[in-house]
Amino acid sequence: MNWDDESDDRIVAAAADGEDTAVEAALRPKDLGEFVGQEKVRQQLDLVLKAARQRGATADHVLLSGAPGLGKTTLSMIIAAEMGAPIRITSGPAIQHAGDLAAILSSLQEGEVLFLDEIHRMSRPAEEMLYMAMEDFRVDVIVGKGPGATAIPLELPPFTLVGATTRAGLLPPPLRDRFGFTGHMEFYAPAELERVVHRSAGLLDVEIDTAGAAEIAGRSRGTPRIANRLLRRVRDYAQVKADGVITREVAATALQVYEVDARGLDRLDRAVLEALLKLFGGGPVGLSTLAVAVGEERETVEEVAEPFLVREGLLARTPRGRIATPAAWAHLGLVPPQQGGGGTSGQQGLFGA
Ligand SMILES: Nc1ncnc2c1ncn2[C@@H]1O[C@H](COP(=O)(O)OP(=O)(O)OP(=O)(O)O)[C@@H](O)[C@H]1O
Repeated sequence: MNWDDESDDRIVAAAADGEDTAVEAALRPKDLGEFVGQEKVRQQLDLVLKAARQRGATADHVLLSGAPGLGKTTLSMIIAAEMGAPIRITSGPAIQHAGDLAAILSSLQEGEVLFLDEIHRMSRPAEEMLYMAMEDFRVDVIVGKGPGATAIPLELPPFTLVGATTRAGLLPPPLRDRFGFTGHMEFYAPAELERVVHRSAGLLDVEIDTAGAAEIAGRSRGTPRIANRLLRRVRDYAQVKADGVITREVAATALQVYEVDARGLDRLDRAVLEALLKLFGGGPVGLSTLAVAVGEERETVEEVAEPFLVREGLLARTPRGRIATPAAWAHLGLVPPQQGGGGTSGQQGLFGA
């Protein structure tokens, strides 16, 4: 299986796949009240937007940073809705020339929200044009080439730029400084994801009990997009194999079918952990050796599997190589060699609690 494009294959991928895109529109919270969690960002944004509304002004530019699937697009739509403004959605990779950006900026209406996803992936010239547009609501359109080229200034209506990035650290400081408000989106707590699951189940018209929602939430890697995707797969299972109602047992059995374990690890994550524990006694082992052992590319192990394993405190990256933590041994039901001698005994169900 090719894991390189995360979104293609993994049920626990944080990036959107084709089916997500279609369903997500229906599941998006429409206002700040419906938006679950992210209390700090929500409160701060609420103030920014209320104040702008009271002044009858366009809201300040907003930068949202955080991992994929945490609700940056959703929040940008909510900002537009709260301001009663239309929204235009585009992304950094789609703006490769300054002219692309000039065309978008010059067609904005007054007060419009421009959502620029993956803003860190814009081209340099476009980025420089954006500086002036954000600060002075003006761009210089260059006409002609070489010594005869002239800059024609173009006034823009006031607008709100909402930039989204997974890598705030990659933004050049002049761009970062031009945002009036920066909100950092955190991974969601299980109780918050439970609320997301309940809300989505209601919208999808699926019956689910509290324990069923908790089971899905616990396997969703802190990410609402994954919670919604797992819910849809569990709904399929409940419909085909059970009476349509999602209970803890139905959710756990369904997700076992999809190889998502109690902590949200999938087959690749577990293969990496198992190799680290069973073949290398918990490490330290070099990344390349570990990748060969699981039959994957180095980059796949490093970029696709490891970030979540590190975040979960199951694996650590050290200068001497990768090492497993005591929690990794416990999660796979294995005994560390120093304590138990065998290292691979006592394996229990990987899908257990
Ligand atoms: N706080 C939330 N409450 C309820 N649902 C949410 C919340 N955040 C996100 N979702 C749901 O998760 C899905 C993904 O959210 P969204 O597209 O906004 O994420 P994103 O951060 O923009 O992802 P990407 O960076 O990949 O574009 C949507 O279906 C949305 O409804």
